[in-house]
Amino acid sequence: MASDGQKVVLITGCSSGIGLRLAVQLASDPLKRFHVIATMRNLSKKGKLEEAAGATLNKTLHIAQLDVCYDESVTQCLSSIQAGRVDIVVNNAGVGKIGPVESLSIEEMKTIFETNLFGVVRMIKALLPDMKKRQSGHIVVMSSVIGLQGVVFNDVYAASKFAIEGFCESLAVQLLKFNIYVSMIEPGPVNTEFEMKLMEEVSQSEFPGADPVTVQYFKDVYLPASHDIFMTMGQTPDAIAQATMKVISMERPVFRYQTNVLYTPLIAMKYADNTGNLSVRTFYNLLFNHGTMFKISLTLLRIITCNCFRSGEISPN
Ligand SMILES: NC(=O)C1=CN([C@@H]2O[C@H](COP(=O)(O)OP(=O)(O)OC[C@H]3O[C@@H](n4cnc5c(N)ncnc54)[C@H](OP(=O)(O)O)[C@@H]3O)[C@@H](O)[C@H]2O)C=CC1
Ligand SMILES: CC1=C(/C=C/C(C)=C/C=C/C(C)=C/C=O)C(C)(C)CCC1
Repeated sequence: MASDGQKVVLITGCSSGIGLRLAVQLASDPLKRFHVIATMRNLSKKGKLEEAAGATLNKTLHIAQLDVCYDESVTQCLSSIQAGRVDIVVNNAGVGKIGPVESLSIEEMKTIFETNLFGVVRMIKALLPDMKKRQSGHIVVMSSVIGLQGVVFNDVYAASKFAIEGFCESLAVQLLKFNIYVSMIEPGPVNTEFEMKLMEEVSQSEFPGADPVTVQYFKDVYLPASHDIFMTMGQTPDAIAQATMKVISMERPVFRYQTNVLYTPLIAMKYADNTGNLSVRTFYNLLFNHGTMFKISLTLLRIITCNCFRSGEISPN
């Protein structure tokens, strides 16, 4: 039960990664500002969170089951919350997908949207009536830089994050009238199980339907370059949790927040040249002329975009 003055925070996808770290960070707040409901779809995975929660477990951190793909799971979870009051929801649950589009079925693509778009929409629809009644609330979405700028071989994942960005960009306007804030957290690469799950998936695939040249670009060009990006630019899940906590604590929370300043130039290009050619050709060169050029061109990019797009992001890591 939340003690008075405490904010009730419901987070989805807390069995690992960013969700787990955010739940622990909020529950460990020295000012005890938050009553955290850390949810996950498979309670048999709660061990890692229980361990990380330490003394906050069943004090300021409570674990509950919630699968964002099922209405009854959402209803069940919310009905167990006192007066159904959630002050802040962090829609963190999400799944990735990489690979040649020719070898991905429409069904597979729909499952990505089911979690990354409709899972978030389901949570918002369930919580909005009460937030509007109370004229107060904060809807946080763990989006991604890939929700702002596509990345080669991340086609469907990008589409699902673009979708939730468009949904929230539209919704935010009317919600302001009800004193409800919407915030899109947009990390670049983060070192969690996310990348490992993607690698495991593609290691078992023969890429049916994709031509050998495309498969070669994916396996021999993209995968090594992507791993390099995770290694050189990847942030820790704690850094993302810290950035999210910063946004949650704002008097007037921002609508967008990129967590990794190193990634800013890659997004800024889209606004620096509205034909889109700068973005496409730069990514093309970074990918296919990978290697020494890569590091130089990232530095050059920051100069080209003259940091004029930078707002106060925190430093990487
Ligand atoms: N890692 C990265 O590079 C980046 C990640 N993101 C986003 O951050 C969020 C968290 O990802 P991250 O922590 O990195 O990766 P993880 O794979 O570690 O965490 C994803 C979490 O989402 C949960 N989840 C998946 N589907 C559902 C569902 N239907 N209902 C409830 N929970 C579900 C997973 O649960 P389970 O254990 O049961 O699978 C897991 O707890 C995602 O939205 C991702 O898109 C954004 C930018 C970068
Ligand atoms: C920047 C960059 C690349 C990869 C970017 C990646 C892999 C970003 C991953 C972001 C994630 C994982 C977001 C999750 O939501 C390439 C194409 C290798 C080369 C061109 C420059």
